[in-house]
Amino acid sequence: MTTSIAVVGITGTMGRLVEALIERSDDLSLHAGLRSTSSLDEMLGADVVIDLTHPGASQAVVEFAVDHDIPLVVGTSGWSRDRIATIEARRRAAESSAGVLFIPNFSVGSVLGTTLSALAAPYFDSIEILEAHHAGKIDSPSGTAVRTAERIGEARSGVGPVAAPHTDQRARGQQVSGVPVHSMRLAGVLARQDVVFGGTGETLTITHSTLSASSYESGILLALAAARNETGVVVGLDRLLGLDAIGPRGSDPA
Ligand SMILES: NC(=O)C1=CN([C@@H]2O[C@H](COP(=O)(O)OP(=O)(O)OC[C@H]3O[C@@H](n4cnc5c(N)ncnc54)[C@H](OP(=O)(O)O)[C@@H]3O)[C@@H](O)[C@H]2O)C=CC1
Ligand SMILES: O=C(O)C1=N[C@H](C(=O)O)C[C@H](O)C1
Repeated sequence: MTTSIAVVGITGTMGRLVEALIERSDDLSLHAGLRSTSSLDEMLGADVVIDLTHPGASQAVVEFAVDHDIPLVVGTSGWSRDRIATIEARRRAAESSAGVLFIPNFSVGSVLGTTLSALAAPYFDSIEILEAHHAGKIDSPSGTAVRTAERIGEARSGVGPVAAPHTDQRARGQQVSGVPVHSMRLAGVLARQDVVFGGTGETLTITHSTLSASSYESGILLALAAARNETGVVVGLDRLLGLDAIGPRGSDPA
């Protein structure tokens, strides 16, 4: 028996990628493909919903799936820890037990970069994130940068905040969990993140580059397979890969 998937955002770059993955899979089938003009009711009856829309549209999609107890994978960016906490509260109020998987980045290399950054974070007081994405990306900072900064902030809970001088100046970036994040939107780029650690007489840089959207495929398949078996809110592909056991980790809202 196949797992039927409702793809919300099916006309988008990521939605088309998921549709092609479903077509190639013997284990998955397409329940419905939703776009901006679709009724959210089209999600009803799906085994799993995957949301790949826009930060402004994702809230309604997530709330609908939670309220109807449908397992959900959220790939849309813009879901900070605080926003996810509101969904966890809603899920509890609705007594929904379905899995709600927030996956800021489906790429294994990216999530390893974030995990390694959390591992390094307690050892360097100076930390800044530079992220670059294609010029069509409408939100900044990226969801990946927000997640990385949050993991760094958690990892430093025992050693104190990042030392970031002159953050009142706009050119010093946006503060996320005390980490300055600098966003570039450039033609020719897909996605890239550099996490730069400054120490005594040395720097360490953890760089991840997305060269093709195919890097998301294995993570998407893993998340779709896991969604039916998980209960409640899960944040990050690292949890599904077992990487959360590595290094310091704070508490997610679940
Ligand atoms: N987690 C990850 O690894 C990755 C996440 N992303 C994120 O995924 C999201 C989608 O990216 P991308 O595919 O490039 O975006 P696109 O702009 O290409 O596609 C957006 C899609 O969302 C649909 N949409 C917009 N509003 C609504 C709505 N209210 N209800 C239903 N559907 C809606 C659009 O439909 P329509 O055609 O009708 O406008 C379109 O299908 C972004 O937030 C991006 O940051 C991207 C890459 C990797
Ligand atoms: O919009 C994108 O392209 C991407 N968005 C996600 C993000 O905001 O981190 C994931 C990836 O970086 C690509």
